[in-house]
Amino acid sequence: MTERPAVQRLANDHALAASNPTPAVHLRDAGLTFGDRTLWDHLSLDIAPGEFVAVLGPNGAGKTSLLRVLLGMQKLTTGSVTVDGRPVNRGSRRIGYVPQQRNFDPTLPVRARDLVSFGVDGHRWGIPLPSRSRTAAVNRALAQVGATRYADAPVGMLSGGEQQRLRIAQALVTDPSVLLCDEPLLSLDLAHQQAVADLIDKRRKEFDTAVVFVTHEINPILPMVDRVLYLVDGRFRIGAPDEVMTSSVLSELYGAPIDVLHAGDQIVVLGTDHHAHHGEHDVVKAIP
Ligand SMILES: Nc1ncnc2c1ncn2[C@@H]1O[C@H](COP(=O)(O)OP(=O)(O)OP(=O)(O)O)[C@@H](O)[C@H]1O
Repeated sequence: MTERPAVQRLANDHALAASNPTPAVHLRDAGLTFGDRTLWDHLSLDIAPGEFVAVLGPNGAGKTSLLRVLLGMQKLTTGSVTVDGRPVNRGSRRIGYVPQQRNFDPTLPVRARDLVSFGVDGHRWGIPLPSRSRTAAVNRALAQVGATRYADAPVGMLSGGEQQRLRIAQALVTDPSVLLCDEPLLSLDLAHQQAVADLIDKRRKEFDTAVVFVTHEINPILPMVDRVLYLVDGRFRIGAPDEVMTSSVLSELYGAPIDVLHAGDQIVVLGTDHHAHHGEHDVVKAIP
């Protein structure tokens, strides 16, 4: 087969982009206020299919609230939001959600495959899938996260990393176009953090699933992040990691001096505990 000339390739790529203009997530002039506290406003953001967006910021900045808006669980105060070009609605199959990690009770009488199966229709409206399709979807999701081996084990007996794979399988079982992750690496060791992050990255590359990933720790996902949305006290910045994770941008956002160091392939953010938020000490490593 002959190689297409570059000009033709470019033209085709543009035609392809034009034929699929719908962003996976579209926020326009969005604002969220509770009482007299505005978490964020005038937030406009289009997330493309397959794009990986990390959402960072101190405790209480409104990261989880943003996910709740995308899940249809929280109404915007101002502005608009669509997912896949349609208004968000609670329980949509187009959205997969990996909640903050908590370990399951060791005595919970639920097998791994049952947990994944809850994601098929769980709280969702509509006609339930026939059982053969359900089993196939569950098996597919278990295989995608490499959890087939312990599919019939009680979830409470599995390790934190294994449980987290199952939460991802549960989120993927409806084949969503957007995957929302709320600190999915919390309390995992480095090897498991890497494995879970790689799984999510593989999914978005193979299926063009957009990823919105709330985290306090950017380093484990740095190689896969396309853009960062950094929220601080009603202010925000959106851009590539090397545009946002700089001393000047973070100092401006926090309204206080923040030093951002690049050490090898890691980002280290230094600030006071008050401003830096997640560390126990004055010097905080890798703030989000
Ligand atoms: N329904 C609500 N009514 C009133 N206040 C709320 C509501 N939901 C969230 N908040 C407040 O909004 C703020 C942001 O909460 P959110 O959970 O979005 O923060 P976050 O950035 O995810 O924080 P963390 O990093 O600690 O998880 C918090 O102060 C929270 O108490």
